[in-house]
Amino acid sequence: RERTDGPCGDGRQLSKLSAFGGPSSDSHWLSPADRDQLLMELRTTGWVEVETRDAIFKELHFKTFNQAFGFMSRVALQAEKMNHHPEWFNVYNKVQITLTTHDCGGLSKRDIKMAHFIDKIAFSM
Ligand SMILES: C[C@H](O)[C@H](O)[C@H]1CNC2=NC(N)=NC(=O)C2=N1
Repeated sequence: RERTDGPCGDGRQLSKLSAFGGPSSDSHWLSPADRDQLLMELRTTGWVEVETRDAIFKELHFKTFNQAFGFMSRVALQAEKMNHHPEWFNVYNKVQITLTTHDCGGLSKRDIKMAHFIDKIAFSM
């Protein structure tokens, strides 16, 4: 997967930024080490890596449709706040979520942040 310029980061950009004490926090780019660590942690809460693309997936089950839709409403507000939107499918009390960063052509820090938020909300319901 080719890294693109801009917030998703690339080798050149990071080496430039590292002159100023490491990649900027704005960059969405996930270093391989961070990526492995964070994915390992997300697996413990039910996230899995998608085989066919650089994305993570989780299926959540709620007691009722109301609860599922209430969860989706809260995540939707966060998606707008972050300008980072899930790919999701809902049928009754089930919500299937896929996270990836289209602008980066794969996983970025935003996907990790959104996955953490999703887990926090789901566990609080
Ligand atoms: C134009 C708009 O800012 C972009 O399309 C944003 C919107 N939400 C997004 N969501 C996700 N998952 N990936 C993106 O690259 C993305 N980009």
